[in-house]
Amino acid sequence: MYISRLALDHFRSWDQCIIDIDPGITIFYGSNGLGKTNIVEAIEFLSAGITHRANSAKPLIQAGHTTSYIRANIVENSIQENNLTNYSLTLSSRGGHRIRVNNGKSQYHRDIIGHIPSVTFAPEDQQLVSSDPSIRRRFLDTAAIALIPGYYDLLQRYSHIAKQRVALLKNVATARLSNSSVDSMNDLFTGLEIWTTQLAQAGISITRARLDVINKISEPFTRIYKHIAGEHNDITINYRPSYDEIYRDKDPYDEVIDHYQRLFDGEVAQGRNLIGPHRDDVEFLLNNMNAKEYASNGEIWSIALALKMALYEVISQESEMKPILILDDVFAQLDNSRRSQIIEFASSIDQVLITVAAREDVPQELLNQKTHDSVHFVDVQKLKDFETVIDNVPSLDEFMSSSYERGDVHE
Ligand SMILES: Nc1ncnc2c1ncn2[C@@H]1O[C@H](COP(=O)(O)OP(=O)(O)OP(=O)(O)O)[C@@H](O)[C@H]1O
Repeated sequence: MYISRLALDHFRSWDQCIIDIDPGITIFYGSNGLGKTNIVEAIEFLSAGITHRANSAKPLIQAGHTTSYIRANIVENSIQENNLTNYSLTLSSRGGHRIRVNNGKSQYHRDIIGHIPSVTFAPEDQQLVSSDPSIRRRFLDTAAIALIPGYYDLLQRYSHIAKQRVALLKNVATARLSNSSVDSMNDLFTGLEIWTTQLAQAGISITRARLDVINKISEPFTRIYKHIAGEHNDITINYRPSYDEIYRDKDPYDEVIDHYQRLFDGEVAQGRNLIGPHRDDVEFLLNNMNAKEYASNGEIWSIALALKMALYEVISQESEMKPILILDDVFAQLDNSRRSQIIEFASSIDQVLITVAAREDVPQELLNQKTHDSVHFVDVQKLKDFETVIDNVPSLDEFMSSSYERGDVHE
């Protein structure tokens, strides 16, 4: 699968960006802050509804605008002819992003999430092992969005319920301080009971989906890690859910509700949901030691690479499509051996999109490899220069059919 054309309007730093992309390897190069990551991030968002830098569309919409557009032509099978699909996504600062596929009826973005799989390697991956659990939860969510139908929607629902419940917990705290009447306290408790029920139900579904993801990834992850770091290295990935009731044999719902009841006073005092998938974590045991505390910098990178490669493998198997691989500014951070591993990995993929600050940063090994017919370079400064001469946003028909000549940005 590959993306053959991408058009952005008011996306991050881009007023407008239109670019044709070939299958194989495409390298976007240009100085810092030019908007290279923004281009690949648009593809990531179209694919998953979240990116490695943003959990929502808000920061993606160009400052000063309320709407942003991502349009893409996707070739699902490069062997079949006429299998171009056009996706036209409208991001709104108010949420509820809408998408049209082949100019069809408007649907929610969440309805097509998973149709255009992608996997991203980014400098932030270095933090996967050692940093805050939120980074590991983001990995779990990205993986679950790609692998579990309906997960994106579930996540949005959980986040909405969690916010409503927090608001009620705060209301209870205020009511207690002001000695509110028994009736109004009872009303608050009834409301809270409803939100707690919903939070537990959505939370258990998320926990189960994440457990499923870990089970799918575990074997390829261990195997790929050994390939990268050597057979003598034993690694396991363990899910550490906030609802550990999930590991008992019976339905965890009643026990989760009991758990909320035990925590109730603490939740009111702190104005927070103290348990739920927003508190989950993932642990890596490297030769039986917690990698977070013991792994070296190189080992941390190997874990991150193995994790993403394992995810790539599982998505490819389950979707029967090869996801687009995005390598965002990673070469400078990797040592020679890990750089070679990633280049070897990229060699079998339909489309690889790479960002680098300078052409010289591209490893010679990548340019020499013979698996892809050619390596294409895109000068992002030239794309930026053309931005100022585009005065008409193309219609969808034009976008689908014509060939936009934006000058010599490809080499
Ligand atoms: N919503 C937004 N509206 C306008 N500009 C934005 C928005 N979000 C990010 N930017 C701008 O985009 C630029 C960063 O773009 P990007 O991260 O793509 O750069 P890059 O070319 O990948 O740079 P580097 O090589 O440093 O990683 C910054 O100048 C930032 O201010």
